[in-house]
Amino acid sequence: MAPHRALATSAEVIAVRPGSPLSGSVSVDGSKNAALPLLAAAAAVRRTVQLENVPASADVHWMLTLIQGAGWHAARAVGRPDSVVIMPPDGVPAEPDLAPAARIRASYYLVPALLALQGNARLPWPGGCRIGERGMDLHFKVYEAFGDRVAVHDEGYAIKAGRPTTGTVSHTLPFRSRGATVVAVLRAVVAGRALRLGRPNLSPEVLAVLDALRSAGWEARAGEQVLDLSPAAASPAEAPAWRVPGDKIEAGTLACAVAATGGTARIEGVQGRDVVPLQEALQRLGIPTSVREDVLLVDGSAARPTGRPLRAIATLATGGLDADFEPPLMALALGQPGTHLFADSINPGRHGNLLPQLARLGAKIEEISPTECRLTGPQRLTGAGVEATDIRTGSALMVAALTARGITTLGGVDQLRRGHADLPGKLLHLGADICEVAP
Ligand SMILES: CC(=O)N[C@H]1[C@@H](OP(=O)(O)OP(=O)(O)OC[C@H]2O[C@@H](n3ccc(=O)[nH]c3=O)[C@H](O)[C@@H]2O)O[C@H](CO)[C@@H](O)[C@@H]1O
Ligand SMILES: C=C(OP(=O)(O)O)C(=O)O
Repeated sequence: MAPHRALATSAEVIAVRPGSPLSGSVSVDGSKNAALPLLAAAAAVRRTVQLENVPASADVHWMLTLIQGAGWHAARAVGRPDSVVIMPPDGVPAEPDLAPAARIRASYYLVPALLALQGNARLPWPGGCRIGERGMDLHFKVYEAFGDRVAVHDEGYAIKAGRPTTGTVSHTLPFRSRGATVVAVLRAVVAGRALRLGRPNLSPEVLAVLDALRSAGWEARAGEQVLDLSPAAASPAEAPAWRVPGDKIEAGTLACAVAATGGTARIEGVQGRDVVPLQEALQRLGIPTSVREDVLLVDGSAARPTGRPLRAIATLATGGLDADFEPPLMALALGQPGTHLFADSINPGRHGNLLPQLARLGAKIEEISPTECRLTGPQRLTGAGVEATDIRTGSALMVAALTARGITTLGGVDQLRRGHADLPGKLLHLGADICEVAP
């Protein structure tokens, strides 16, 4: 497949015009939200680990910068920018630079590796998308279950490792937090202890970490009620090599874009099981999709709008709709007959970011509450100036802009790049009319 054209990497504002239906083939990059915990897991296993399919998104860049600032060696292979090697530190760095932790939400994944390296972790509060209050209280309970001490202050938090001890750590999460599940697993890894975690998050991103740890000598059984992890009798001699799964959210966003334009495309590089909830939503709207091996086929040209209501409710439940699928689905649903309901109580500020921007394009969306809304389609959108204030607001606005009459200018493209190396370039490759707007 020909490489897709890229917009200038510095483009801050892009212009999008509606055009022909999107068509062709495109490959997704590795998932940012899977790469981040896998990089932290590589640091936690304290061996040289090779990771493939690592996306060149800004958040991944900051995670690598953080890992290096903390003392690990990280190198991208020459001529293979998606291949990264993480090597253990030579010793405890005299002055670790942990400031980049404030730039990304997922910096909290590095805490277990830091505890193993230096006995404590003092980090600024995590950053990431500004999509409402996002706590870490479940993480702190996990550390306490391991005997660690937790202190919080205005600027950040500090964890001090408890005395090393043995035996299984049993802990149950009050809800299925992905972040708390991963830190529980990595805390057990660095402690060399078995873990029995109740009510785990079993999203594909967590399962990717468990798969990776199995290849590094851990036994993991992930059940709906309990996740069991234990060190294997012997760990494999060869260096682990892990592959970041293809980005299900990038695939879902591209699928929504293709469907919104009535196009037909092959979206390659994503595991079919990871996009099932997205496929179910498209099917409900009457848009045919299918999965063959690692290819998602979307046939918007054969769509038979059903008029049935879509209920896109973000959930942490196993097999449910990942919150990050919801914004591009909302953009797609604006063009589909029926009255559709959307809810994201996991990221309570996301609708507050997205809805006003969609309104600038003329969308009429009824806010039922700060996290729930309803819209009736099809609606005719009109191009306007809009701003991406978080990653998925940016991608949803791109989908909406592809069907809006006239020109839409999208600012805040750096937000998009936090989660995707080049989403506009992929849409360009499928024939979208997108160009950079000179500053
Ligand atoms: C880097 C990354 O992978 N981010 C994803 C991760 O976010 P995030 O890391 O926020 O996901 P979690 O599943 O851990 O948290 C979900 C919700 O629970 C809250 N919570 C979590 C832990 C805690 O100790 N206390 C607490 O209140 C969070 O603030 C959030 O509102 O999952 C979200 C839901 O699928 C996605 O939208 C994000 O893209
Ligand atoms: C919310 C997201 O990321 P983060 O949790 O890193 O802010 C996202 O990927 O859309």
